[in-house]
Parts: sequence; C-alpha cells; structure tokens
Amino acid sequence: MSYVDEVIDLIVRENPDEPEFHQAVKEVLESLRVVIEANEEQYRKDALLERLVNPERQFKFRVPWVDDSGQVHVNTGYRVQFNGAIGPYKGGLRFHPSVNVGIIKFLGFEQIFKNSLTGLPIGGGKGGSNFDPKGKSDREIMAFCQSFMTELSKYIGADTDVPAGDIGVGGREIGYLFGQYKRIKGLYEGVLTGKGLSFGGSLARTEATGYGLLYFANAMLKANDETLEGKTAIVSGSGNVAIYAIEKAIQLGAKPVSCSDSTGWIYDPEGIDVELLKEIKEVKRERLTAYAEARPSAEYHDGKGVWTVKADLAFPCATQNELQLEDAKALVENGVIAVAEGANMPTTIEATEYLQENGVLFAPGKASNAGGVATSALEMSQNSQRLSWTFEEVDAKLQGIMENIFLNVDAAAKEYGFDKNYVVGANIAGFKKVIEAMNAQGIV
Ligand SMILES: NC(=O)C1=CN([C@@H]2O[C@H](COP(=O)(O)OP(=O)(O)OC[C@H]3O[C@@H](n4cnc5c(N)ncnc54)[C@H](O)[C@@H]3O)[C@@H](O)[C@H]2O)C=CC1
Ligand SMILES: O=C(O)CCC(=O)C(=O)O
Repeated sequence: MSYVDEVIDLIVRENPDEPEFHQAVKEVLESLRVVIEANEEQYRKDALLERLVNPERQFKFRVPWVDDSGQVHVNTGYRVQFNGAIGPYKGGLRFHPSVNVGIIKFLGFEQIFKNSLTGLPIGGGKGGSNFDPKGKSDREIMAFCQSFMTELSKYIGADTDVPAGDIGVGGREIGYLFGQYKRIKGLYEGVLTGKGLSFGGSLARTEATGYGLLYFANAMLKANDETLEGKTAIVSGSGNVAIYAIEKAIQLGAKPVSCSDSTGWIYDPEGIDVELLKEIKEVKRERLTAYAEARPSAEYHDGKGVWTVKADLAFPCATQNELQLEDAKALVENGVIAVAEGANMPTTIEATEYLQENGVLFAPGKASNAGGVATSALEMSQNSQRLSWTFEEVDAKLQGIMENIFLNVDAAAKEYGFDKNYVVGANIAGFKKVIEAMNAQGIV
C-alpha cells in the first residue's frame, strides 16, 4: 500500500466519527501524491505524514455560564494547536452548535497550508465551542466569552497562539474575549486579532477575507483571459466573508445577485444592496427576510437554492460542504466559468472534481480565503511595532499577498504537470514550506 493510502487509513481508523477531518486530510494528501511518492522512502522513515496529520496538542474544556434568567449552561470549548513549524499557532474560533473536535481539526489542518501560503510566519491552529450565539443577549454573549477565555487564556499568548474570529465570532466577541484575557493575565498584548480599532485592531481586517477572495478571483480570471467586469455572481452566506466579498465584487465591476443564511436565501436581480445587507446583518442582527421586506427587487426563498441561479461566477461563503455534486451540476449547466471558495471546504470532493472536469476554474479556500488570516498577521505586526497602518497601506499589502498566492499556486501546479489545477497547486505550495521548516527543526 502506498504511504499516502496508509496514512489516510490510519487517520480514519484512529479518528472515527470525524468525517470532515477525514475529508480535509484526504483532499490534501491525494493531491500531494506526486510530491510524496517522489520522496516516499525518506518521508516514511521520518514519519513525516503521521507528524503532519496529528495535532501537536489539543485542548477540550468545560465552559459553564449563566443566562439572563439565572440558569447555568455548560458548553464544550476546544483549541487545537496543529502545527507550529513556521510560526505561532494562528486561526479562528468558531461558535456554532455543530462544533465538535472533528470540525475543529479539519479547520486547523486546512489552516496549516493556508497560513503557509500567505508567506507570513504563522502556524496552524483553530478553536471554538458548540455554543449557539443565536438569540442570546449581549450580556449572555459576554458571560460565555468570559468563561471561555478564563480557560483558553492558559494556552494562548502573543508569541504562542493567536486566535481570531470565524463563524459566530466577530468584533463583539473578540472584544469580550480580549477584555477577559487582559484581566486574567495583566498583559496588553496582541493575543487576538480582529480586535476593535480603539484597542489594537487593524484597519481592513473586517473586510480582508471577502476583499482578498475577490483579489484572488480577479488574478485567476486575468491569468485565464477573463475579467470580473460585467459578470453576474452568486454568493452564499451573509456573514463577514459574504458581505465583503459582495462589496468588493461590486467595486470591481461584477454584479452579485444572491446571499443566504441557514434558513433561506435572497435572489436580487438588480444586484445586492450591500449597505442594506450590512445594516440587517451587522447592526440589527436580523434574518434575511428583513432584506426582502426592505427591497422591492428581491425575492426571499426558504431553504437552500443559490446554486440554481444563472450566473457567471460562484462564491460559496457560508460553511463546509454547502456545495455538493448536484449543485456543481447546476453550476455547469448554467454556464458558470469560475468558483472561488470564501468559506473553508464549502465544496465536497466530488463537486470539486466535477467542476474541474468540466473546465470550471476552481479556487480552493485555503488559497482564496487566506486574506483574512494574512491581514491578521499584519495586525500582529502592527501590535508588535505598536503602530497602526492606514487602511490603504493594509489593503495594498493584502492585494499584493493575494496576487502572490495566486502566482505561487499557479506556478506549483504547472511545475508538477497539473496546469490550472489550483487545488493541487495550493496544497503543494503550502506543504513545501511547512515540511522544509519541519525537517530543519528535527524530529519534534
Ligand atoms: N471570518 C474570516 O476571516 C474567515 C472565515 N472563513 C470561513 O468563511 C465561512 C464564513 O465565515 P464568517 O463569514 O466569518 O462567519 P459569520 O458567522 O460571519 O457568517 C456565517 C454565515 O454562514 C451562514 N451559515 C453558517 N452555518 C450555516 C449552515 N449550516 N448552513 C447555511 N448557512 C450557514 C450563516 O447564516 C452566515 O451567513 C466559514 O467557513 C469560515 O470558516 C475563512 C477565512 C477567514
Ligand atoms: O484571522 C485569523 O487568524 C483566522 C482566520 C480563519 O479562521 C481562517 O482563515 O479560516
């Protein structure tokens, strides 16, 4: 049996009930076959893949908190410090009822390669809780964040592990988490990113993942003699990533016509009104039905359905496995020319293969959504310098980073004979730097 197959088998056997983690490992290792097979003897001797797929350490802890009526609740918290070969662990925190150790491990594993692709010194980590922020008061959110950080603070620090936001964790939560860290540790340091601008946050971090996605898509389209100008785009999600992907798509001349949340979706043929969407989602924290009520051109539909809308481009920006084989078939049928992932692993392996086989340009999230974590690393740099850069400075660096990621991914794909396969290109380019650092640091 080949080394790749052996390690995939091992991961499935040793981590039962973690299908998302199996999926992420399979996708990466399958596409690295060409590199691994060329070095199989040495890698096997060094147990390189076993070390790559096993987190350096993982924490699981109890998070008790009291709701507004005095009732005590207990949630589970996680932090997985996956790989620290190229820098302090870096990756977001997700608060969502679906969170379990397998989801955090898939996200942490992806983060290793994404962070490597940014070219910045950050290792891979991820964390979160099965806490559901929906319907909670600000006071309850604060109580949860304070309890979560009381435990998490033992494992993180500006030079060891620097969490940030992800699903269910935005500026409000990062503020409460930062306040509690400072109170416990007595340290005013860059231990979290995505902070508010008045306490060490970076301009453009809020926008960075969505903007970065569009900078990557623009570079990919240009390299294929295409452009964003005049294209219709379907976007899923209506959170941080989706909102700023929509905003940048409009600025670059495309027309995004959809967005979604976990209960339904919007089709707005006149183009999404991004200021209205921000008001509803960021300020009022309302459902998307409020968008349709306020905007005569928009239709609201229950359930899942954005991928059936006719468009040129698709940007999945909600959650894992939201774009499946039947959705990929609908996209191809409708003439979509490019799919760029804003979310982490939103496209299943079968759907990705179908899109690629049918000539659709496909940008994997670990490359195309890396702008968020890259800008987090820029926030860490500003915190270390005790300086703040302007929006324009950060945005220009972000754009440069995303264009560079595209060039590196494209070059790696070409070098190994997989021209235009950006999945293979991203995995190879991300992997090479990590294993070089791991090899240089000995068996650790
Ligand atoms: N925030 C960031 O900087 C980054 C986020 N990501 C990824 O982007 C995706 C979206 O994250 P954010 O926008 O930050 O989160 P968010 O909490 O701001 O928004 C999440 C969006 O996804 C939708 N959603 C969540 N679970 C869903 C489900 N089961 N079915 C359908 N819709 C669902 C929500 O309704 C919401 O519109 C996630 O996959 C996250 O891991 C990736 C890179 C960076
Ligand atoms: O900004 C960060 O550190 C984390 C971003 C993140 O969680 C991600 O890239 O998926």
